[in-house]
Amino acid sequence: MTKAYVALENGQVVEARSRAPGRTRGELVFTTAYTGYEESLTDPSYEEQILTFSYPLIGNYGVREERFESDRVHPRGVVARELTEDVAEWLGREGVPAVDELDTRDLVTGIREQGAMRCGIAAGPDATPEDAEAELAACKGMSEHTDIGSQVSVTEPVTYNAEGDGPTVALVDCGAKGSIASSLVERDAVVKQLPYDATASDIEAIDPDILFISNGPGDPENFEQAAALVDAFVGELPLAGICLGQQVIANALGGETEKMEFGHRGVNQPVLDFRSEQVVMTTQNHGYTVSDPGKLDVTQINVNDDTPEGLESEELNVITRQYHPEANPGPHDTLGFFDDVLGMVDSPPTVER
Ligand SMILES: NC(=O)CC[C@H](N)C(=O)O
Repeated sequence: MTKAYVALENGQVVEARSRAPGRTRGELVFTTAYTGYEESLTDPSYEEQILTFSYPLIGNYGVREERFESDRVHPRGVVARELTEDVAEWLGREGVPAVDELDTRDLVTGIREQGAMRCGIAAGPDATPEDAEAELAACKGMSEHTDIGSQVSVTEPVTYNAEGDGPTVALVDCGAKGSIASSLVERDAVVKQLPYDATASDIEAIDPDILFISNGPGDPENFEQAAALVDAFVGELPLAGICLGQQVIANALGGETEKMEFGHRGVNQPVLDFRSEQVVMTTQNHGYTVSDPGKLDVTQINVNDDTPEGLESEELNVITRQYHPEANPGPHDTLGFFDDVLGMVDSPPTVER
């Protein structure tokens, strides 16, 4: 067995088996999702993180590109109780270090008690605990990745469904999952995906009907360019956002965000909608949350910890979600969000409780 070592910010160094060799570092987080590993591993919001799967066996239905959410693996490293050969080979080809045969229950309990922590990994024939510790020592906190948008965004505008009959959506790509554009295209929208640092004149040049801020990695406060777009267009264009998009929009409209203890990552996070009084199951992947919604109304909350899951404003024509309505992975309960977003072109959302 080829050894691997995982060094944690709390001083622990855990021995494991190397399944894809290399040295790596990042913020150690966990997901409770039991399916959807291809979608999660290609979700750009995991950039600069090390993803631990709490479900014990990962990879039992292979690896298929049609399920990818982007063109590469984004976590810097992968940890599981057991990875199948398929997944281990894929991560090896992608150059993403992966380890298994360690007690992931213990790791996850540690993260739940002590919070998401910085971590260093060394895997492969020559790996030593000191190598893992050296990686840990060089690991930055998430908020210190101040230009993380440049690592995950398109660099040139891309148009999907140019001939569509629906509204034109300017999708600001802060690290967008592919399913966001495809969910809009399925509803016949024209989607113009723009770099994370697009300017107000870039938006004016495409004359969109809706401004949409995508999901993305890291601290929302580091996405100043997207916040400036919200500031420039609020009241002029309907605004929509998913995950980091919700956080950026709230920050720009007088609100605040803060880092959570260990975040929400999984495919069964319960969300209560105040209007329907119903609870839906949602897919989530975030480590920050909106602590003050500013000018927006909270229309949905997480049943586990009451954090805001949906923000809206009838007056400003804004609708955002903290979870991932596009699913992939996870339940399809909330796909109607995309109908609501496109409907904003004709009338603002109704937010009274
Ligand atoms: N999926 C996302 O967009 C994540 C948003 C942000 N990076 C967070 O961790 O909270």
